[in-house]
Amino acid sequence: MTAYVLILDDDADVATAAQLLLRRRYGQVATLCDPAGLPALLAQRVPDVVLLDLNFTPGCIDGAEGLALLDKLRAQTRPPAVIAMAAYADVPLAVEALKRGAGDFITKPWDNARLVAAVDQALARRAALQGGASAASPELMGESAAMRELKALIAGVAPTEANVMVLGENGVGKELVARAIHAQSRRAAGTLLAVDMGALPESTFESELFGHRKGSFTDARSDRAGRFQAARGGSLFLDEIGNMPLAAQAKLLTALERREVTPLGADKPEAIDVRIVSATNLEEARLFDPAVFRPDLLFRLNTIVIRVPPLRERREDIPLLLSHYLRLYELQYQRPARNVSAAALEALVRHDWPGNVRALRHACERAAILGQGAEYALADFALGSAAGAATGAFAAAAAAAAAAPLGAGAAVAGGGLPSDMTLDALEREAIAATLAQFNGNISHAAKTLGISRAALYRKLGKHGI
Ligand SMILES: Nc1ncnc2c1ncn2[C@@H]1O[C@H](COP(=O)(O)OP(=O)(O)OP(=O)(O)O)[C@@H](O)[C@H]1O
Repeated sequence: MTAYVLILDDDADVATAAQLLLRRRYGQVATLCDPAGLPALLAQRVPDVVLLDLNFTPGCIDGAEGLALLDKLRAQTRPPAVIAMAAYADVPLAVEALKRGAGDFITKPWDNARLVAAVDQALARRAALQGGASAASPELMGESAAMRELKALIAGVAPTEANVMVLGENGVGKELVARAIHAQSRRAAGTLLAVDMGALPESTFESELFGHRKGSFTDARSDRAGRFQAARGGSLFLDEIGNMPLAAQAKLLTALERREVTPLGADKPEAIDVRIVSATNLEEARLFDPAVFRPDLLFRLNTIVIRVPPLRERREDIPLLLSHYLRLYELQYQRPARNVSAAALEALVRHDWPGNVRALRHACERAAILGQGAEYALADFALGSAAGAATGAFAAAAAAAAAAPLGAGAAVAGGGLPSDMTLDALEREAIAATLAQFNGNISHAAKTLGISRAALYRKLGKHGI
């Protein structure tokens, strides 16, 4: 789901922690530590959701400053959903914030699952109030016959309680399909919690999914709800299900068969009330191989199978996606709005997009930053080899640095790399190039980079890739 989230908190560490957590999920997450910058930010674009610290001045706990900011946000023509945050669990202040129009209230330090659930719910409520998807999140764009068929299938399946398995290549939009199913289901008022099953370490699998009781293992300092409990009344999106080890598959199967889970250290099971939508990019021949995936678990998960076609099988959608994502990044990077030249458009439509919509989105980001002409040219999109993608991304980083307000211009060193490129930027480029090399395949990219899948996902979140 793409959405524009703003974190308004005077503590830069807190703001960054929330940004890292939320960026991978929602795409555009800004932070603002000084409320004086709020009017300028709102003048540019009003966020979909604002996480608002109620106590700005250190030592101040009456929340007056935060409540005044809340009023300001609520006065916008299309006000954002506001989730109030306070470092002290202060019930009267929470009540006051809710009375003044905040949609929810969170105490710091927050529980990650609870924070994500609160943002999801705020977005769902806002979309419902606006009579559809939020402006920043057009959800599953495309008018090709294949996309119309897909949307009709989603509309038919969503209101049922059937478990759905979404199949498709990397970056085709499987998560968007899962979100559309949830949004159109009877559970829409509840949470959709996404869990990357491939990135869950085996050692914490049960604790993450089923929860734990305080003291059940060394680091269990308090009771913690698992994802199954956190998504109660809503849907659980089990992503990358094809990458689960067989032992974990057995545990998941038991939970689904019994419709209950037992938190680690608990003596009684808890009933589960979630609808399961799962996804994998595994080819069907591999998915049906019992050595890879348990047939009994497959049977539980794939009551309905939805196949999302790759972009090369619905080329008619490419112009629409290009124009949507170019506009989005022109806005984000404050670049002029431009059209794609006729020759470039023809080549982009002919391109096979092995990384599907995600790759197209990245290419648009690069073009929006790099494009210097009156129209976008094919070269701006830096399609082609991994090396080409890396060169393009380096150039994009250099151009972004040059365009940044404080950028003194990124000088390019003799070796072709910008001389002022930080280690952080180099890491981002290495990851982007490796992902491009493997068409977005996380497992292969992680292996080549010599890190775990979980670590790669953390780095993707950190770099906003
Ligand atoms: N039909 C679409 N309309 C608009 N954006 C889309 C569409 N399909 C995918 N995207 C965008 O492409 C990116 C990848 O989509 P998504 O994460 O849903 O793909 P995925 O199939 O789940 O990928 P992976 O298998 O790699 O996890 C996201 O930024 C998403 O917003």
